[in-house]
Amino acid sequence: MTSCHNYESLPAARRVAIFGGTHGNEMSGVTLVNQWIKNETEIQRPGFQIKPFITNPRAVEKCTRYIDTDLNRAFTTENLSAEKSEDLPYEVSRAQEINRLFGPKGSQEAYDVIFDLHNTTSNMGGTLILESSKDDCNLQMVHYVQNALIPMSCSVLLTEHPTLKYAASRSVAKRPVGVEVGPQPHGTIRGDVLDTMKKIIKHALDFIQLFNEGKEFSPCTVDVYRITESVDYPRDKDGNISAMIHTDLQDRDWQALNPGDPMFLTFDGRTIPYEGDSTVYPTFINEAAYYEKQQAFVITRKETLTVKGIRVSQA
Ligand SMILES: CC(=O)N[C@@H](CC(=O)O)C(=O)O
Ligand SMILES: [Zn+2]
Repeated sequence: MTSCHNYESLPAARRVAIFGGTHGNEMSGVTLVNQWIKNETEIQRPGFQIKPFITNPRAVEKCTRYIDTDLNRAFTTENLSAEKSEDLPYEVSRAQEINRLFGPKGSQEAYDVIFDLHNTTSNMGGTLILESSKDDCNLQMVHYVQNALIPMSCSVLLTEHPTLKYAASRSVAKRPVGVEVGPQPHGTIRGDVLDTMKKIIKHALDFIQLFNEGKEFSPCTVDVYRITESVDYPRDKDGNISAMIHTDLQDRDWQALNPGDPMFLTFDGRTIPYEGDSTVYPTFINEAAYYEKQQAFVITRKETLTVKGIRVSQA
């Protein structure tokens, strides 16, 4: 990897995977990946390999998020190095298998890029989830995809955070990319949501192809929403939820929440306002799968990242 001014030369992406069914009830991703497994022509591109793959087939079969434990939290060093045994949770042994096929995580042999397709019940629209603010190649890709999708918008959620980052399935790749599209109730398919997901993948693959073929991408900036906090529902003394998302906040993913704005409405009719000291941007508002994670929404802050120009290294 060489740097010259504000350009970087990076190796071509030769192995790319598209994961679906990391959560077995998120049906747009499951449906698209199953289609692409049957007929790869739509996702084929010259010069590199693209592998569509169902990551949690048992959960897909049951149309449930997971069997024993959340696969998208299972790719920890501890799990990946756990001794094989009958007693391992299904998703832990599956994570080991996925790590063998597409990793090993953190190694030179790992896949270059993994797209992991997810759906959310939240009104997030098309969203790309990145783990690193330093990955110029992923950020250039995001920039390209955002432009290609205009007039549709596509937000970038940055999960780079000391405690809130999680060990996702896609993290076995050198460049992990989460694709999150909503609103779609789990266990259902919405045509508009599936279509947005398909467009994001098409443009992202176009980007990789152009990059591999030598197109230069000039320095740019990308607006991202960085996760800073996870907010739980208000609870009573027994630990039960005692309020719901306020109707003024419901469906307002990515919109400014200011100090004093309504946040929750208790079941006895009291409004609980946001009491932070600055404007924040909530997302994953009222995501169904997050009730068990004690998360009503996540708080993000808007940042503008400067991104270096990139070109493929000729080596
Ligand atoms: C609703 C949902 O499953 N969201 C994903 C987000 C991600 O892939 O980073 C998750 O919690 O794993
Ligand atoms: Zn998911």
